[in-house]
Amino acid sequence: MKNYKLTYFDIRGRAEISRLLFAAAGVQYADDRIKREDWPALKPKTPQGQLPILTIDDTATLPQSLAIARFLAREFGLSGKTNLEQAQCDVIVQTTEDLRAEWVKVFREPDETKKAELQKKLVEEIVPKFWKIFQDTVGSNSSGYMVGDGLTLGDLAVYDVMEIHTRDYPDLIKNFPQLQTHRQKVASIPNIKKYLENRPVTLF
Ligand SMILES: N[C@@H](CCC(=O)N[C@@H](CS)C(=O)NCC(=O)O)C(=O)O
Repeated sequence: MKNYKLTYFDIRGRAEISRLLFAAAGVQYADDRIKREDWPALKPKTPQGQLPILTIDDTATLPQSLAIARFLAREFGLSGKTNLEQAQCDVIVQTTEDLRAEWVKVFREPDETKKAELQKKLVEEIVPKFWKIFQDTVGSNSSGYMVGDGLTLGDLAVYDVMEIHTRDYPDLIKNFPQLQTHRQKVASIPNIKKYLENRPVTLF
């Protein structure tokens, strides 16, 4: 068994997809949540000056959240069973990243008026557009999962990227019943349920 350490800030953010993968696989790891004030000293020691990073057996360190997630998904048999399923997972993961980028744009906007406009567009247009893509994907698969006949990185990526908006705009999901069913399916997998019940509560 490899020794994994996932280092990130004390938020879900870009590390949560990997935490969900560890949880789903039931694999132990060090969930290293650093304090903001410790970041300047650590930053120059990381491969790309950003978090998250994954350290494996104290010998290799991977940056880039989605490279980490894909690596872990392959390690744990959650990356899709065939080359095509893996590509379908990649499509979903990349789409979740596009949605995250839209959210980050709003989050980083310094002008309050512009921020409010962007926020409105995000909730009324952008999030529903992406959720429809996710719903169409799961709706076209009789297994109830995003890809193939079992849980993959694709399901966890969608679950993760939807968390902020389902929390902040709880009515939105009512228009996406199949996506709601998918969320419940993922959240009720015993290992994931246990993780969700016990994880640190953070804003993002
Ligand atoms: N593409 C990178 C982006 C990583 C990133 O933006 N990390 C932020 C936190 S979410 C960070 O390390 N910020 C501190 C800094 O850049 O000094 C990934 O997906 O891992």
